Amino acid sequence: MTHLLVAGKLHPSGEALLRELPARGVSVDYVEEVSEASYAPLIGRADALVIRTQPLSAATIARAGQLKVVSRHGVGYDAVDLPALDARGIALTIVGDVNSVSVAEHAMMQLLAAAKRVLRADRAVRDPGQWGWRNRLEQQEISGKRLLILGYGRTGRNLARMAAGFDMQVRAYDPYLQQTGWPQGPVPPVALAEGLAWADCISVHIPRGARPAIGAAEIALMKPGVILANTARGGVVDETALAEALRSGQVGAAGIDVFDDEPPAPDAPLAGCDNALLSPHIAGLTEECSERMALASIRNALDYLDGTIAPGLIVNREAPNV
Ligand SMILES: O=C(O)[C@H](O)COP(=O)(O)O
Repeated sequence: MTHLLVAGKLHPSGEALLRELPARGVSVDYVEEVSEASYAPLIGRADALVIRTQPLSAATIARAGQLKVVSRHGVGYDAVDLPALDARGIALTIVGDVNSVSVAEHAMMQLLAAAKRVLRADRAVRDPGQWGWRNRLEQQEISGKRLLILGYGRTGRNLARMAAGFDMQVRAYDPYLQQTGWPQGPVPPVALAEGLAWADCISVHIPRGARPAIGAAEIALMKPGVILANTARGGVVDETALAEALRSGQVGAAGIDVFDDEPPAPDAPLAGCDNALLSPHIAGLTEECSERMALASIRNALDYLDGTIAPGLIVNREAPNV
């Protein structure tokens, strides 16, 4: 019998699918808590692992005697020790294009909320004596404003489509596409430094790298008062530099859904910035997207074992058993 380990709570439709699996010859361990400690003791008997945002470290991989595939419930995999998986020939899959609309909607919301100073406006009603803030909010229209999209993949393109509905002027920076061929359409490519200096609003859609793509030097190139949105990954934007820029006004307002450490410590740099709208890595966790991610991640694990998975969903194609 094939054994599937699911690490992290899934949408009820995913849980219903798990209940059907034993009849199909697949036994299941299901751990709802999102932590490495909760699933690591069970990994020894798993052929396949479905995992949410918690780490998968080399130490845990070393305990996985018969693991053949790790299926990410999502598209980012910076918390997974990919070299350790590669060394063991274990495949890593991602869900593909099931979350780009939800994430782009969240980014659009962050841009609007920042421009409209929604956080401050809410407090102006709730806190006694603050009503007068309605004349001091410094809110802006986003119509006609310039939006720079960093990373022009599926999410970035969905955001461009949504921003066009607000008559925003949109440019994008994507070093990979700028080398391999820019997609046809109304959004022109722009060099990073030029785009940073041009934009009124910036939204980030690139994976986490070894160092922050947006640090103090990049923030210094931006227009004073710029709006910044990050739904991509913590570590893409340097949190300390961003917090400083939010305090000085170099960044006017921000929407941040992802953090260096999740959950961030109570004294993390952005916690004290009341011009930043913070959310707990929820851009992809709409009802619709949660359902799609749960079903896709289970399906990918089983399709990989059956040899029927689409190659585009496998991250480490050079793994020997892929
Ligand atoms: O909670 C989750 O599992 C995440 O939302 C997955 O999405 P991501 O890895 O694409 O951010």
